[in-house]
Amino acid sequence: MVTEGIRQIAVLGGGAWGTALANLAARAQPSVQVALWARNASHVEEMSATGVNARYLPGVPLLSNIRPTADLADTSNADVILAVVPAQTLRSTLEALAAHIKPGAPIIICAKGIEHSSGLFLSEVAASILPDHPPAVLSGPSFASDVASGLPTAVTLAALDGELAAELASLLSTPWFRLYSSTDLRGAEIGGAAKNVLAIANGVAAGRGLGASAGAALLARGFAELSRFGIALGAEPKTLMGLSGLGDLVLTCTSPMSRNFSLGVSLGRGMTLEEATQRSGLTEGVHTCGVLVDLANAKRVDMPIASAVDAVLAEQITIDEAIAALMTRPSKAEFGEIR
Ligand SMILES: NC(=O)C1=CN([C@@H]2O[C@H](COP(=O)(O)OP(=O)(O)OC[C@H]3O[C@@H](n4cnc5c(N)ncnc54)[C@H](OP(=O)(O)O)[C@@H]3O)[C@@H](O)[C@H]2O)C=CC1
Ligand SMILES: O=C(CO)COP(=O)(O)O
Repeated sequence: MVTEGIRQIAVLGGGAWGTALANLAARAQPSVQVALWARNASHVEEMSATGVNARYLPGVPLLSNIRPTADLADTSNADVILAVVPAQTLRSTLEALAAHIKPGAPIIICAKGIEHSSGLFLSEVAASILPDHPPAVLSGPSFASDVASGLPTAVTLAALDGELAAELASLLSTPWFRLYSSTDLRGAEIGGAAKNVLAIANGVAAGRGLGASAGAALLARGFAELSRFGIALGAEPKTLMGLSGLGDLVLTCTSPMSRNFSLGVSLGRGMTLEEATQRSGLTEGVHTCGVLVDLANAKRVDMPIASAVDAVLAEQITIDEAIAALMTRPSKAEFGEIR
């Protein structure tokens, strides 16, 4: 039992999701110390002095068994690591962690994306840097502020070793946060990465005033291309239909609380990408879009919606041209192209 008798959990990332998960772990395991690592020392001092992460998760007191720190050496006793930094910064964070991590400690990846410099999935990034630490993925419909407020949801916790996945799921389980275990690591991380790109498209449609019918059609066709991509990359179809796939896609494509959806809304209303990013904050879909489309092209998977988002973000086509192109593609059987 990897998690038996655990004394410390480390959460890497002092943003909204890292803080919500630190509180969740601290509540699920009241006798365990939770180290909440953030890179910025003044931010950590602020959290330690006030007992709240006012920059990213205001109004949510940190539980008393959480210790904010800016020093990765303070995580060296952690039996389990939750990696909750932005996807494109996972590599540098884990490289810095390597000198401190306890032997064998599993790493639960809670970020959502694909590394654009390498085309690697985040579990592959983790395995390449820390090969002796089993990677796991936590993914599903879960806004940080919902989870931090005790609103109920359910997510997937995947690891190649089913026993480890089940242990980690029970470690973080609370009455309002239900974790289902899975051994489909790739499937769980694909949903979280792809849905952010598709949510930008749904946001654009909403911002352009295209109506609820268009939103539902985009969601369904977005799921079709997420599924094609996932299956081509080794995901199990049932995972894609589950919490980390369809579940998170529906949440992110329909809620103005999603940063990716809201970025799309701003773009649809005519803002520039820079203006929209300033308004929405961290939008993982923007950073993953290009590499997602490259991977799809390499596998000959048709992803017209993701490709349209990519072309719009790169200013190769306008939003109206993208909509027209999607609507005038040659007619075909609805499911004919699913492999
Ligand atoms: N928010 C949510 O509801 C959910 C988020 N996620 C995922 O969690 C991940 C983190 O998102 P979230 O917590 O919302 O992000 P936030 O925007 O709330 O916070 C980002 C955090 O990352 C830190 N950071 C930025 N660059 C680096 C770096 N180079 N090294 C280390 N830390 C860095 C920031 O620190 P600084 O202040 O110093 O810049 C900040 O603490 C994303 O992949 C997201 O998709 C998943 C599920 C839900
Ligand atoms: O992943 C999320 C909810 O499950 C959060 O989505 P956003 O990053 O778009 O806000």
